[in-house]
Amino acid sequence: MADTRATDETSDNTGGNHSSGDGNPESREVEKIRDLKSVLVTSVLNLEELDVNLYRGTHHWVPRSRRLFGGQIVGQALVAAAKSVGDDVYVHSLHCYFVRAGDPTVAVLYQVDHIRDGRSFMVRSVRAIQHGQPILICQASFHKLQPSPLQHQFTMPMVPPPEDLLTEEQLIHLYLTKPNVPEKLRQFLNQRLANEVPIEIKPIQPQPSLRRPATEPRKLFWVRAQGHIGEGNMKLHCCVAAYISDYAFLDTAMLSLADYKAKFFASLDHSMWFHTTFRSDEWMLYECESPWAANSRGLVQGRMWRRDGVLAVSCSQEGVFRVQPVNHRNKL
Ligand SMILES: CCCCCCCC/C=C\CCCCCCCC(=O)SCCNC(=O)CCNC(=O)[C@H](O)C(C)(C)COP(=O)(O)OP(=O)(O)OC[C@H]1O[C@@H](n2cnc3c(N)ncnc32)[C@H](O)[C@@H]1OP(=O)(O)O
Repeated sequence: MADTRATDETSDNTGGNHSSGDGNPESREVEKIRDLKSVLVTSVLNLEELDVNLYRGTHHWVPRSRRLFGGQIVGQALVAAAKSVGDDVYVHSLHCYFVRAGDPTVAVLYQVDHIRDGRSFMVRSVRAIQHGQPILICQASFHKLQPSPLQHQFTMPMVPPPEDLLTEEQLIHLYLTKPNVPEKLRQFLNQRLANEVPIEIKPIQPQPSLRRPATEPRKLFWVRAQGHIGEGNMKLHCCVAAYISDYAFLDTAMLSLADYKAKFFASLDHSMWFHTTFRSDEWMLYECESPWAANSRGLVQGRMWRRDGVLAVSCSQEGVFRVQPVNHRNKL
């Protein structure tokens, strides 16, 4: 996992410095947490080597669905794949199918196959296994740095900087101080606070309510790994981004539908393209949109922007949604 790449010839078309620190001081409590090494690095993405090309991963945070978080499985699969390539190649894309629900009561094994070592590209296939059966199949491709004059990117949307916004946690605390918060909503928000997900989020347009109007299926938020990771290990930052990319992504497809809730939803696949260097423990703008949903499925596409305007990562995912109308008597 060692990688000391410090510069990237394809990246700074806006001339910025992606490691720029936060401007305004944050609260002491938050800073204390930020000083601690990210649990993603110390635990979640720290795989145990069992044999040649065989690793074991453990869980940190499990969603309420009690099926394993897809981002964790993708992140761990990428860690396993990255262990089998040298320090001179970098993951540029991965493509995964979630074929079975992950069981949170047992560990996950990761079996890496060397598909091809070419002159510039190396391809690996990883199977995540529980109870002797695959829960995820993942193909990851690695590439040597090959500078080229062919360069372009979209422009980052204009949004307020993270220093001007509250974290999801702060928003919930603020909301809970209001009088007359309906009991069901209070329970829902308290559950969100109890979440030990090692990610920080600052929504651009917060909506702390269960009852929301149908909107354009698009959302923007600043996101980063909780805790410190540090510069210098690009492979690790890509694995952390894989974890982060799945967290608040799929629900974008539900934004176009009010008065319904998903009684069952799960991601079917997940693809990522890594364009340049970035720090997953620094704020990145995650732009998520859903161009299509029908037939109990929805497609979501995402772009992660470094705060200096450089497009760092693109993602896409399809999910299955079994929806039902919300009970109007209990509606909040
Ligand atoms: C601004 C920001 C603010 C913050 C916002 C934060 C929001 C986020 C908050 C919190 C985060 C929460 C975390 C996010 C999670 C992200 C997504 C994941 O990680 S999901 C995990 C990875 N993916 C998988 O685990 C799939 C693994 N694959 C599978 O399980 C299978 O392959 C599957 C289900 C995809 C297909 O398998 P089959 O074909 O056997 O399944 P079938 O038949 O479709 O059944 C599925 C369910 O649908 C029902 N079903 C089937 N047909 C139905 C029908 N016609 N009508 C209604 N229901 C039906 C079934 O009864 C079943 O439900 P029954 O599990 O039994 O409860």
